[in-house]
Amino acid sequence: MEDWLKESGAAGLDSLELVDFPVTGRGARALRRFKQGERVLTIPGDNLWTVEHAYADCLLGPVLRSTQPSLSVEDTLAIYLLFVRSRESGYDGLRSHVAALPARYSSSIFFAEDELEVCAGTSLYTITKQLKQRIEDDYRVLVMRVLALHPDLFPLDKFTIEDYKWALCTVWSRAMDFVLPTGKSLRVLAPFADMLNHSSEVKQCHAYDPLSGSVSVLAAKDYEVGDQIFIFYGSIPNNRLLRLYGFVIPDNPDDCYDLVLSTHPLAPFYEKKQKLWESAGLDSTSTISLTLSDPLPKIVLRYLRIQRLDESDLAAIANQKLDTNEIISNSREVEVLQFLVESINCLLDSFGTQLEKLQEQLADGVYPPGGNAWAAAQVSMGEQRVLRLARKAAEDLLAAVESGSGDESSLASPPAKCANCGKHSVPLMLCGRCKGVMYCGRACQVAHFKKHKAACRAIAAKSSSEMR
Ligand SMILES: C[S@@+](CC[C@H](N)C(=O)[O-])C[C@H]1O[C@@H](n2cnc3c(N)ncnc32)[C@H](O)[C@@H]1O
Repeated sequence: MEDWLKESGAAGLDSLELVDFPVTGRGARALRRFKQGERVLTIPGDNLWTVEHAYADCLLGPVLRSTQPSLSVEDTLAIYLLFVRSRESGYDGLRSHVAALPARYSSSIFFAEDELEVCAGTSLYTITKQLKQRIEDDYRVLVMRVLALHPDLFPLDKFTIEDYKWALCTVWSRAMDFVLPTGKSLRVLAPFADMLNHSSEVKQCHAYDPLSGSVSVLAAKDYEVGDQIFIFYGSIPNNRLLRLYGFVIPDNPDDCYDLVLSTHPLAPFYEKKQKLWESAGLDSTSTISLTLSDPLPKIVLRYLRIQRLDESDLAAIANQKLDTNEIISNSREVEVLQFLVESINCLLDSFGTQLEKLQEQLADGVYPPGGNAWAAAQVSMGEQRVLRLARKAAEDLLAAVESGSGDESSLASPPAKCANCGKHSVPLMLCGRCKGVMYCGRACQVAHFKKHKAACRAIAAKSSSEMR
């Protein structure tokens, strides 16, 4: 691969060597000192894998052009990789790159059931399951739309679903994304530059030159002889790192929980609310990233406020008398926040193994460090940490709304409707313990208990500590 790259005019290869490093695996070692900002490596445009190159190929190009609608960028690059890998002659340069690629990957899509179970409850767990299914579906469609139509170019024994997964993982873990001055985005696989490992201690130091079409890596810091040269893949949480790159960073500061908020289309005033969600940049099903630095983004509350609007609120909004960026009313905000705390409690309860237990298991060496189950445990701990912070933020807001009204009766004046069935024009009784919600009868109180119990405990504890 290096000879092919040098012959095409690649610069910098003589100052680097590929070696195996602990933790990161194979990477590039500096054979000389580099000053911060100095160019480390340039890979010419002719050596890159891009959609444009795939379309320019004299055999693959006509097939891609005749496939309508066209394949996604990811599928085009995956098919291009498999196509080159399947050729017995020609494509020597690209084939030398393919030969240097890992034979297998450790993305969560390859985890055994028991390894994935370690992170049950995480968004990674759900997404990985969905993704496995989606890949199978996409593969079936790809066979029907492209592969089976050209058996001479795509022998199916070299384009199996396992090959397709390998090619997808190659793209996910090695392709670089750039935004061109035109605003268009470009996905590039750059041989040798794709051998550089990630460090969050450096910042973006790989660049695409739209004039020459080449990819360069600059030194993000000073390097001594023997140092590993790193690039920055981005601020990526462990749940994404494990799915796309097959590794995690313990105590990753970019960890997040992808909160999915959704509303049934038969819910009251759904269409009006849908418009309000859209004007807030949301949808009736919205996924919002909760992060360690912003565990409860304002947009979560906005979504929930819209979800709870009643007819008169909607009329007030139409007359611009209400704004869902703001608290609609103290009692409604209490309702929103109680629901949020209860929902986060349910999410936390759904984790297969709780944070403290995972910490204990890791300390006891239950999961061999660096293995799949260990990585899954890191993801679970990261997501639980974020969710706990989100719950704390919601509880703090709840306390502030309850006390901020300046009216001690606000707690004793919960929304005058049944917390379970929503009935309001009937006699209601207060929850005897927290006095924070009302029920139309014993049956509704019992039915609602599981949902309400955590918030009930929190409100009751708070009220009793306030009374002391
Ligand atoms: C672009 S490739 C880098 C070269 C790769 N190590 C190789 O042997 O081909 C990305 C892959 O390198 C590994 N990797 C990169 N940075 C890492 C890090 N900080 N910790 C652990 N593994 C890392 C992961 O397997 C990832 O999918």
